[in-house]
Amino acid sequence: METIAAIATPNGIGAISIVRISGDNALEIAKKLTKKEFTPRKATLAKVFDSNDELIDIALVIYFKAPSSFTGEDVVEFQCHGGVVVSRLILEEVLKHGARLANPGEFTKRAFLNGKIDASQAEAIAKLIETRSKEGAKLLSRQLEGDLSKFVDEVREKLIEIMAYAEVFIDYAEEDLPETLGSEIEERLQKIEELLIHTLESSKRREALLSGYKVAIVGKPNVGKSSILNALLNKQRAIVSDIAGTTRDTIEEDIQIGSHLIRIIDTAGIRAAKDEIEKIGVERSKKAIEEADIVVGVFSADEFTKEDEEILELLKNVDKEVIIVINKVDKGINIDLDKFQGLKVVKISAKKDISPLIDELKNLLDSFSSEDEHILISTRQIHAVEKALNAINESKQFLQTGELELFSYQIQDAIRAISEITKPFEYDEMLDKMFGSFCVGK
Ligand SMILES: Nc1nc2c(c(=O)[nH]1)N(C=O)[C@@H](CNc1ccc(C(=O)N[C@@H](CCC(=O)O)C(=O)O)cc1)CN2
Ligand SMILES: Nc1nc2c(ncn2[C@@H]2O[C@H](COP(=O)(O)OP(=O)(O)OP(=O)(O)O)[C@@H](O)[C@H]2O)c(=O)[nH]1
Ligand SMILES: [K+]
Ligand SMILES: [Mg+2]
Repeated sequence: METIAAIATPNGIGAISIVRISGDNALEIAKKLTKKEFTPRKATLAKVFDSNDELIDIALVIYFKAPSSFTGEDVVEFQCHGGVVVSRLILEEVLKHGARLANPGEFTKRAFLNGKIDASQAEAIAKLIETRSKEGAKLLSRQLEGDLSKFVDEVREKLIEIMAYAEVFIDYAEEDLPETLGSEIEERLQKIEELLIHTLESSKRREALLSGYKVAIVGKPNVGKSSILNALLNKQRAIVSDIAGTTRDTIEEDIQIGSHLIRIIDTAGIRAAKDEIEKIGVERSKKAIEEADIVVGVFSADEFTKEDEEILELLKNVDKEVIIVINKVDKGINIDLDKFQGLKVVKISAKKDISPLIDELKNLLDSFSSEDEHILISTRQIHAVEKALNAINESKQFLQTGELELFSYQIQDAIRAISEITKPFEYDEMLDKMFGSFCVGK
């Protein structure tokens, strides 16, 4: 394998930068730059020189001897002083000695090709780097540890058992087949189907765990939506005024609530719009409700009008989590709270204290992520499970007709499909797609 190199740390000012080299010449290049010998896995302080014998840096150098490294190849890391220059100078020297610049994700790709990690683990690494959600990071580190790989192995083994069991009877004449054979196999298949469907559904439900749950703040004009956004963000992000119709477009911001990442969306007040621009804003508000995972419906404690009535009706009919916020309670409550019966209601003052809203959001988000299990994190993984489910479904007809050979083929298809999660076989294209989205140096 060609020797590859890259700066593994972000391009910016920081205490330390890392230049990483992987491949057959990694050690030799390190020796040339430092005139030193290295013991595997021992951090060694070394002077690093350029080709004119001028000192570039005094760095910590670590040699990982193949196959005991991240990539499975010889790896050398130069952990040098930070900033953008030193690591670039070292990288240039490394390239002069015959290494080439690594492509995005190429280190991880090699780890995969050398059997250090499987495809699900590689995907977990990619997402782990990207995610801004602590909850998501926990889940991804479990997938990196092999959570999903284990699940795939279990399903595969169960399918293999079924196939083996069916194959015993392939050469039997139809009249000699045990009476209960079909129902026995079907029962076992059923269990696997349920398991796969459950995984699919919980993955779709919890997709937002990685990207951030969307929370839309809606209500008629002037109830204090933007004030609530600002209070949640702890800054004056949106314009607040006593003029109805102040917010004209949706405003989106990410915030952390407990260990959850949410994307909070402030919207234009919903009413019969007075002009064309406001009309567009109101349409966007309705769209925000559609796209949200949680809708925060805001009402003012001092009045409940026809417009509120309509919005409340709208909220009662949306098929997602709704939190009713009674805002401005610092002015006293002059509305009939019975109207909100059966809904989750919190009373706050955007001016004084919004903690009841934060607590309620936190509760809700906790309940979303309480299922402590693996999920599918890419469309590639989801497709694999869907393909397996299709094949299992197809197989059933052959069970009924006693065509065990055809049944067995279908189960083999299902096994192949589920195995793709960890060991894809449509190689090149898939690999390009999977690793192409990584950053350089990973
Ligand atoms: N400096 C540094 N930090 C890093 C990485 C790295 O490459 N360099 N990683 C890179 O993403 C992650 C750690 N991942 C790693 C995974 C395996 C091995 C490794 O040497 N594996 C050997 C030995 C295993 C052992 O001793 O238990 C092996 O698998 O054989 C190293 C790092 C995060 N932190
Ligand atoms: N007393 C009191 N006034 C509040 C409270 N929250 C908001 N207000 C006031 O209500 C008015 C409207 O607040 P906004 O945050 O602009 O309301 P909005 O719902 O975003 O309004 P639009 O963007 O026009 O739809 C402003 O004068 C705020 O200062 C509160 O908790 N108590
Ligand atoms: K306003
Ligand atoms: Mg507003």
